[in-house]
Amino acid sequence: MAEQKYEGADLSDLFSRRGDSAPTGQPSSVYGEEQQQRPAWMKLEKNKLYDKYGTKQTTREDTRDDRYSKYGVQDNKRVRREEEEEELKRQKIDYQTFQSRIDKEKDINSIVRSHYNQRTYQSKLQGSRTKSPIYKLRNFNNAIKYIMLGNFFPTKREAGPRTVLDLCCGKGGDLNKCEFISVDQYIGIDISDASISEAFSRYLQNRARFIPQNEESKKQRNSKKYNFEACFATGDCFTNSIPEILEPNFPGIIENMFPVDCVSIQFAMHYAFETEEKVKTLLNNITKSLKPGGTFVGTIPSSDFIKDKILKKNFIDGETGCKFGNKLYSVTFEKPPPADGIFRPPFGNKYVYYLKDAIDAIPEYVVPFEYFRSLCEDFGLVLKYKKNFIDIFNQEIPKYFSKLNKNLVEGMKRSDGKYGAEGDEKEAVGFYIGFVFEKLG
Ligand SMILES: C[S@@+](CC[C@H](N)C(=O)[O-])C[C@H]1O[C@@H](n2cnc3c(N)ncnc32)[C@H](O)[C@@H]1O
Repeated sequence: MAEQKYEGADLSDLFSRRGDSAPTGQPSSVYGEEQQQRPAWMKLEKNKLYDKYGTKQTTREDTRDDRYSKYGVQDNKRVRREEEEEELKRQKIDYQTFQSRIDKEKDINSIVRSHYNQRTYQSKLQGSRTKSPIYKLRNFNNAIKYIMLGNFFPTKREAGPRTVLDLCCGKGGDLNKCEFISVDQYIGIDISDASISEAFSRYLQNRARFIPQNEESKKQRNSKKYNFEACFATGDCFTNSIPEILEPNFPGIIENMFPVDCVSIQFAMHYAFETEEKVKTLLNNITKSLKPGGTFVGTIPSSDFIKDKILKKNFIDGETGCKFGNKLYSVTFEKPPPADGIFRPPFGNKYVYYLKDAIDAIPEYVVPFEYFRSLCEDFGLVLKYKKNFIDIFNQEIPKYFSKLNKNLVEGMKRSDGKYGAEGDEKEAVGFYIGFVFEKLG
């Protein structure tokens, strides 16, 4: 297919296997972008790569073979042996708090990759997770992700498998959640190769022996096992297109498994806000991967929370006014943030985030939510839901109490016997919001 052929043409049909119409709304950026005749994602050069996106309706039968579950299969025995050795080491120690050693002079990708690689190795040697100083906070955050995916994984509207694309999936911490919402197929991508390898071995250890073949047997899913197919790939989803990341390892995957029902990106999108190009590449990946009506579900630090801290001058470094937080977490700007709490331009507003025993002073970038929302509209994604973690928990937990794992619920018990976050933990989780966008179509 000659690329020049489509210059100046209406590209909307080429990019969509269902002929979904392009979003028509004008950009509503608070930063006053120029008027655009076409949605932003159609203007990106990289779109040409998406010509590969399939035109065939995927059916469950199409994807029955196991070729997408192959990542690292050869290494499986070695992974097991390493895990046995690590389990032995783990039994010998009580609990070691995580601290990474990284060269902070490197670019953000190298810092992030190196941090999460080290985190993956060290977490295996840390001892029982219940002894972590952020054990309750982790449970709280996991509960929020169960709620978000539980509420916003689209209900089944057509025959065929239901698929989640988990961008920046880390060590596969959301595999259980995908079983909880009964997905049929899962694709995980992360820039950290150690995390991807860990996610894959976690999947293999818990995979149901016989993955259900039809609707009838799917009703008998074994909830303690993963009854879905999964594949994992290492890649930078803020720089490369999804086909570029997946096709080399899984030829034909784009045609067979895409578009997907849900794209999930948890606790990671703030790394993309280093540059406009990264965010646009990410949004292009998301919108091109989703079915019309599909959902984009994520969790990020709240720009409203940051603004509130700035306006109230709620800093912990006195006159300098660059740092807020408490004993569990902190946010440190390189220079004093804007006094009105509005970051201009909306990209590259760096701060260093610290979370005890988890994130060791890694650079992140402010995600000005209103700007992000208007950008999403340009990419055909409309906002359905946005709430602070504390509000999500308070409003949704009654519905989820009986559905969630007992250890998870017990791991959120407060000193007053109620459930949820308190004290420093409450402020640390209140730093985040959950959001959902729906792909127009
Ligand atoms: C805080 S962890 C979250 C992991 C997982 N989503 C979860 O909720 O448990 C952030 C993850 O983003 C990944 N990440 C950061 N930048 C990335 C990029 N450009 N492409 C893919 N993954 C990236 C990191 O390697 C890390 O695993």
